[in-house]
Amino acid sequence: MAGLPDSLSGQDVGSFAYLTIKDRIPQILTKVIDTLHRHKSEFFEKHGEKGMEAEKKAISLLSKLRNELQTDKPIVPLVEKFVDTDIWNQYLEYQQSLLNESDGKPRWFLSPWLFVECYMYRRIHEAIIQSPPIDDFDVFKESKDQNFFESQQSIIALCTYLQELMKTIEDLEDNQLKDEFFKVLQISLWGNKCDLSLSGGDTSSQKTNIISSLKDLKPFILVNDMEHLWSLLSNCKKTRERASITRVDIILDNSGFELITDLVLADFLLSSKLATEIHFYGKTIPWFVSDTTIHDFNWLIKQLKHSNHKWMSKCGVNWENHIKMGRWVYLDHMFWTLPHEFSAMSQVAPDLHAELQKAHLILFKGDLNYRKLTGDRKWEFTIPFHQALNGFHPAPLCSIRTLKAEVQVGLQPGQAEQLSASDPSWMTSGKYGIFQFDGPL
Ligand SMILES: O=P(O)(O)OC[C@H]1O[C@](O)(CO)[C@@H](O)[C@@H]1O
Ligand SMILES: [Mn+2]
Repeated sequence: MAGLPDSLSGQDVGSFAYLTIKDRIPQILTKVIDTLHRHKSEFFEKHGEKGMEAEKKAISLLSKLRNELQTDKPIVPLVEKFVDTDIWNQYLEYQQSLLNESDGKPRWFLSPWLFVECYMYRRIHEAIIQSPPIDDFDVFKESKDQNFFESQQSIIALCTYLQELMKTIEDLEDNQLKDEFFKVLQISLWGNKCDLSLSGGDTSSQKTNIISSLKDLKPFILVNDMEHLWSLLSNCKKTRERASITRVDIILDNSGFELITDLVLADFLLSSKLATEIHFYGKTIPWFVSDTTIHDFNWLIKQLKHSNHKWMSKCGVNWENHIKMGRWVYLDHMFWTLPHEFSAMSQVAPDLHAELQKAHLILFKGDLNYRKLTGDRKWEFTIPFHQALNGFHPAPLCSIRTLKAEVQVGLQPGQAEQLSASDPSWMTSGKYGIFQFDGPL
């Protein structure tokens, strides 16, 4: 669309996008290949010779993909029929149409970073679904689970904290409730530090007690619209009729520790009566290494439920109950694993857009969601968030994200310049975070 800034892209040599395509993505592909190798005997035990052949096939497809990427070959259409194949290929054509030079073809280092990075994960999925009988293998499952196990101590601390809080939550004064709300929000924010794609798929678990760090981390919150979230939800609570609902939708990001922090937030929203219903959205296919699928979601709740730790298992039991009673609803939609920015949602996935419109508040977790909210463009730092959303306003919304990509809007004049001078990697280290709200106040 005319008038929008350029997309972040690997064309900008030395940029984070460039370095991601050059180094981080091939590293992730190599890890995926290695994971398949390591599961060879498991495939054999499960499927016999057919499993071994499938492993070979998937590896050869992935090696080809890595070669295409490293030699900056044109982006080729998807070939395997799947629910989203046509939409992906149409989007590829659209990208082609934007390059109006005569022989211009979308390529890894030329095209928008958001597009090629999403495409890479979609091609990994294609390699797997082209290799039955191992076509339901999640190449990232192992590292997601590892993140969960390595974060045990922090998870125990969070579950204990939540269960202690539950005991008194009904008696809290408004200002105390607000303090607790701000705490669980910040827990969910810093939970986003732990994704696995930023570390090239290496472990990135939470080993310290996040609750005791909140105060020290506060100065790293660059945009802090928590007050707006409180006004909105406490207002809903006050004005809500007996039988009516307040629905908060959470667009999930990473599994493992981050998912725990999101579920703690979701449980708090119900217990505090700030919300009566939570809808979670996850990914339909393995995505950006650590993103949550329905299998991860169910697996994690089961792990908690069967834990030996009293408060961990209490959380697991309660959360399973929320799901059974329909207070928590898990949904997925293929749109979340398409390359489109969210401003295209009403066109590309009108059903999802209509669904989100029913929420009182939508929380978008994580960096990738922020990139899709803002179109992953070279916006000026002081441009209002509302403007960068480019018409995407299904309901009041808030991005809860640590910065891991070179896009940030809605800052104060001079704020970005100051940060660049004091900490050159402020946009990509995951050290800084935002609560950025858009909606009527
Ligand atoms: O899990 P999150 O917070 O969406 O982060 C994923 C981020 O990590 C990266 O994959 C690093 O390349 C970014 O591209 C992406 O925005
Ligand atoms: Mn993620």
